[in-house]
Amino acid sequence: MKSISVTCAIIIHQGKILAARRSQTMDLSGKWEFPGGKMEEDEEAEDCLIREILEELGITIISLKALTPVNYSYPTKTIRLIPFLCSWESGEISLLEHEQVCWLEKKDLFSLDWAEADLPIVHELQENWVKLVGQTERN
Ligand SMILES: Nc1nc2c([nH]c(=O)n2[C@@H]2O[C@H](COP(=O)(O)OP(=O)(O)OP(=O)(O)O)[C@@H](O)[C@H]2O)c(=O)[nH]1
Repeated sequence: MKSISVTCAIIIHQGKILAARRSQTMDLSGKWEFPGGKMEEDEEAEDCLIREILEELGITIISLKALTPVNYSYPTKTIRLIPFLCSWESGEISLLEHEQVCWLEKKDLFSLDWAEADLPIVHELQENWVKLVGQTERN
C-alpha cells in the first residue's frame, strides 16, 4: 500500500503541548492527534506544516526541531507521520476543523484516546519531556 506523508505539529506553549480532537467530519473521528495534514506534491515538510496549522487553527508557528517519523498502517491506509516541535508565534487559536483542543502537561499525556499512529510520538515526548518541551520553547 502506498504510504501517505503527513506532517504534524507539537506546539509548545508555557511548558505544555497542544493536542487536537478530530471532529465528526474527519476520519478517525473523536481521536486525539497533533494538528497537521498531508503533504502536497513538491511540498517541503515544514512548509506543509505551517500551511496546515494556519488552515486548521488560524495561527502561525515556527518549526524548532524534527522528532522521529512514524510509519503506521491503518486497515485502509498507510501513513508516514512526520512530527516537529514548534512554537506558537502569532494569532489566536480558532477551531476551524477540530472539535476540541487542549494543552497537556507531561502527566496528562496518556489520558487521551490518541490516534494509533501518534503513540510512538507521545512516548518520545514522555521519555524526553524536559529536553524537548522544557528546554525548547522560544518564548
Ligand atoms: N494531521 C494528523 N493526521 C494524523 C495524525 N495521526 C494520524 O493517524 N493521522 C492520519 O493522517 C491522515 C492525515 O489526514 P488529514 O485529514 O489530517 O490531512 P489533510 O487535512 O491534509 O487531508 P484532507 O483535507 O484530505 O482530509 C489522516 O488519515 C489521519 O487520520 C496526526 O497526529 N495528525
